[in-house]
Amino acid sequence: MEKPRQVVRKFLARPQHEGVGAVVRRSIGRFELRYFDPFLVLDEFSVSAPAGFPDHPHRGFETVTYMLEGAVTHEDFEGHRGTIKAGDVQWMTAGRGIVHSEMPAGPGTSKGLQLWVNLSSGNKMVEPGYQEIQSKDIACTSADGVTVRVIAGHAMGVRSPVCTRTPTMYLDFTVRPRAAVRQPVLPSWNAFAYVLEGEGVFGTERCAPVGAHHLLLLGQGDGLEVWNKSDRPLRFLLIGGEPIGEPVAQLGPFVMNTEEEIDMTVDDFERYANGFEKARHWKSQAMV
Ligand SMILES: Nc1ccc(F)c(C(=O)c2c[nH]c3ncc(Cl)cc23)c1F
Ligand SMILES: [Fe+3]
Repeated sequence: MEKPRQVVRKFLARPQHEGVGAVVRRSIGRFELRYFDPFLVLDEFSVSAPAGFPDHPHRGFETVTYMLEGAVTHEDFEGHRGTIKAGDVQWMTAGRGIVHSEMPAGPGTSKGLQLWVNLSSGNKMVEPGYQEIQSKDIACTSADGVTVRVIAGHAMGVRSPVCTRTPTMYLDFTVRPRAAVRQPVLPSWNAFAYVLEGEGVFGTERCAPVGAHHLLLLGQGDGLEVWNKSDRPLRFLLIGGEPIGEPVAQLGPFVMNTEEEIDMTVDDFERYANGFEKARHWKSQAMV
């Protein structure tokens, strides 16, 4: 690694209310970090029934739901329904329009992450679609005290089957005490780390350890070096993506390029048109 990326900004993601009675720790998407091209939102969520994310629309981007504990049942206005369990990933391309619900399944608290990945203008109105990978099928490998689960992209010789319209890497690392990670990241991509468990030293060994719920924006370079100098396991995400470089106009779960396109999207949603037709007579079972 010729030029390891260094941490340029650090954020502690604090709990806030979202959906109906749900709690999210929002790092990307908060006021101080509205957009980190191509990423719109990173929520670390925690939700227990009857709370959840009832019927709501999306247009113009993708949601990546990665479950850590418990499960979430999703259902959409096309009749697509399923349960995302611990370790599973749902990569949803909203494209021209999806209306769905995402509700906790079973007893106890469901925890996970939802990342919103923007789509380029040429992809914003594609047909909606899903890529759903069960935990047992997630590309995973271990070496020298480091285990990686490859949600998207490739690492340590294994590759994810997920097709990313916006080129993206999404890696879940677990690092044993005293072990270290050296992961290449394309120099032209934007990249960040998000700590889930334990404490890690990121970028250079001289840096102070960083704990859970922190997002670390990474500067320029060709990769990331991370050390676990503690006596507990470190678990963190390394996420990177090719910047889209287009204007962003956003109204909640509608993400387009201009305010006029947002106005047209609101009109389509209210008139059940141009991709929202099936929303006219649909309610999720959660809402029945
Ligand atoms: N208010 C509002 C508006 C628009 C949304 F899309 C949502 C929403 O569905 C979520 C936002 N964070 C999330 N983390 C995890 C899951 Cl499973 C869902 C969400 C929402 F809550
Ligand atoms: Fe949603």
